[in-house]
Amino acid sequence: MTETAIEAAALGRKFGRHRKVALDDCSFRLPAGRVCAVVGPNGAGKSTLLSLAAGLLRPTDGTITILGTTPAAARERLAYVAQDKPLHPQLTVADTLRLGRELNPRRWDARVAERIVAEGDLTADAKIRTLSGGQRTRVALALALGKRPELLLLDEPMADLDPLARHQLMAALMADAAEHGTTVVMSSHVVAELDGACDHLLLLGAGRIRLAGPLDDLLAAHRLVTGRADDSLDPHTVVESRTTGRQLTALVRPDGPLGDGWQTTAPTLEELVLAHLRAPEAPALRLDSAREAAV
Ligand SMILES: Nc1ncnc2c1ncn2[C@@H]1O[C@H](COP(=O)(O)OP(=O)(O)OP(=O)(O)O)[C@@H](O)[C@H]1O
Repeated sequence: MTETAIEAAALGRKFGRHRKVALDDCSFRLPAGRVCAVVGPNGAGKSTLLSLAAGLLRPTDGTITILGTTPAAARERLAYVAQDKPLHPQLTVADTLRLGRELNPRRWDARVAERIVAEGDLTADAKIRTLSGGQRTRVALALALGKRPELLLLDEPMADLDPLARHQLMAALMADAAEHGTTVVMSSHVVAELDGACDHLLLLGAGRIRLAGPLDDLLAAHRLVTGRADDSLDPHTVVESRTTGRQLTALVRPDGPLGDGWQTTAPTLEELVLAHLRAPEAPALRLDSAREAAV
């Protein structure tokens, strides 16, 4: 198995006659076997990045290497579930899984595909067009996992699932990925559902990387601090700060010990992400290479 699942070097994608920039100068490395969350505001470039990784789009700048090769050459070894979950509406659930097996004769894992469908109480002879959005998601995930991919790319996979189905499918996905060492890259707006599931983070904003690296390292590089509004936070990097009366609360990247006047706690994933979303101008931080590198 390849050590690096995705390597992007100065990756960029522009669209249309006006060369609208969707992704710009993105460099990061995702080691194999990780579960990576891709987060960022609407239009940040998350779907564009996943489509480039899946080989459905070509870069207009830079390169993206998947499982040590090009996305096209890695196609058999990856599975991609797009935001709109395209499936054949006229096929039944059973036909859809049969097609999955025929298209992936060497790798198809019928057991996992059938289990995911069965857990959703879906009848095998139901036509795809009669299924709800959430039921279709389940079939799309069954198809993707049945392919037994080394890299699973999921674009907002849980968006139309009810909370119970979301919880159950997420657990099934994580258990399967852990059992097989699958690399999972999953975009989502629901940061709470990523907590505990992901061990790597990619935060995009306006087409650029804002945070990239192992989640524990990114969390450890930040502190939530509270103190007096007139105390200085120099020389630390302040990602975001808010003042209520005389009290200041801030997310900082400490540069050495914080002074005695500051109460500090470790941020949660949600606090880390929200602070960066509220402060789009905060400097980026990449901790995904051997050496720490600011981007
Ligand atoms: N086919 C396209 N043609 C033109 N512009 C596009 C195309 N696809 C994406 N874009 C633009 O690229 C930018 C990034 O879009 P993308 O869909 O990757 O964002 P996203 O982070 O997935 O957003 P969301 O959270 O809303 O799904 C947006 O400004 C979008 O308008």
